[in-house]
Amino acid sequence: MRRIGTGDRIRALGAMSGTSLDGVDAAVIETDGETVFGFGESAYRPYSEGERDMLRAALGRWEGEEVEAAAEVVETAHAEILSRFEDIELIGFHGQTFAHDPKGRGTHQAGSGAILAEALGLPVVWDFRSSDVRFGGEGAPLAPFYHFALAKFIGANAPLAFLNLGGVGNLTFVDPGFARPEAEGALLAFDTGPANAPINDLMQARLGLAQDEGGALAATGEVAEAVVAHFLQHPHFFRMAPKSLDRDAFADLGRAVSELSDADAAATLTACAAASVAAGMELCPTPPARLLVTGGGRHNPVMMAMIAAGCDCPVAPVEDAGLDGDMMEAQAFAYLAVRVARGMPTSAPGSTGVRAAVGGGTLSRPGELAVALG
Ligand SMILES: Nc1ncnc2c1ncn2[C@@H]1O[C@H](COP(=O)(O)OP(=O)(O)OP(=O)(O)O)[C@@H](O)[C@H]1O
Ligand SMILES: CC(=O)N[C@H]1[C@@H]2OC[C@@H](O2)[C@@H](O)[C@@H]1O[C@H](C)C(=O)O
Repeated sequence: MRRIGTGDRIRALGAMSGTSLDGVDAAVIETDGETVFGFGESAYRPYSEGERDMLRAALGRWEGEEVEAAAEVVETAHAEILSRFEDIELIGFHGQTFAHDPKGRGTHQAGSGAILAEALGLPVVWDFRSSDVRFGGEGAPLAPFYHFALAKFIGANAPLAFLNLGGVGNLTFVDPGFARPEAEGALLAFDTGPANAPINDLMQARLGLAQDEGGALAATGEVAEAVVAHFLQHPHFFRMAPKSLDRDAFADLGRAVSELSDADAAATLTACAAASVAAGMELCPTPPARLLVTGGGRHNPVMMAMIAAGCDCPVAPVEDAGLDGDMMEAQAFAYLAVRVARGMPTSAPGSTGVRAAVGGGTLSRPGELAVALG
């Protein structure tokens, strides 16, 4: 791989397999790890039902047969989708989080970047979160440095916020007036709370469906306000930012709606996701000019309307700013991979609570695994 300097347009490919367990997103961006110059092709590879069951079986586990089998599913799916791209110089591979306990056992993303480097014949940056956790950080969210670059890309001249509605929600406050993302005050980021994961789990358990398409079920239900009020008493909402969450940190929420009808349960879980965003907006150091929403939840009009009702600023999908909300996280790991290759930081006290700006990620080159095993 060539040495990367400021102004070099590297075609980097990023891949993300998120907490909602729907599939793998992959996207190309052109960047030097500082500036985003442009975007390239993208692709999506859904997990089959059988694969998803294997991933679900590994949730909350750190090791063992289930995790090993699931890691193989992750590697195979990634090798398949990533091999479709051409003229790639570097890959950023997030892997699949099964367990996240930054103040305890750590964080673990399944899937080996070394195996992928071998399979694809390309350098792969992976294990993005461990070193942040080692230095006292939450290990998540990591997209904020990319959000900072995007704020510059879209020419923002006032503080704004990005909200990702994946399985879990995360929010990044960006002040584009700063030159670098690691500058104190440039970023404040944190996980807002559960977003789509509890809704998906409900739909799966009660109706055998993967998601509440278009929020159609929630739209016909009534919100159980007492459940939402109780939900907001969770310790997460009393913690300072930065803070992060395990996918199943709110497992009780499923039980809290167990007596409700399908529609009321869907409406209530959707309202909980929106209430966590409203609580998160209160943590922004200054009111952002707008809230740009990325991730699958922006396709749910019921969730979007509830979020807009709880915010004091305009709320819009990132497409309004010319960005791609389905691929932003995959792009983020392409961006972060280039930063890792350049030895630049990928998180800072404002984004993960890490003690000082730190670069996360391991770079594996093709051939290394053969040498290690030989
Ligand atoms: N048309 C839709 N209607 C309702 N919900 C949708 C729709 N499209 C996507 N979603 C929700 O968004 C989820 C996928 O979101 P996304 O791909 O952003 O999550 P992820 O990347 O897996 O999660 P994370 O950001 O937590 O890692 C789906 O599982 C579903 O719950
Ligand atoms: C530990 C982990 O995988 N966290 C994910 C998860 O999914 C959303 C939210 O929780 C966020 O903190 C993070 O992903 C995004 C891509 C991030 O690191 O920015």
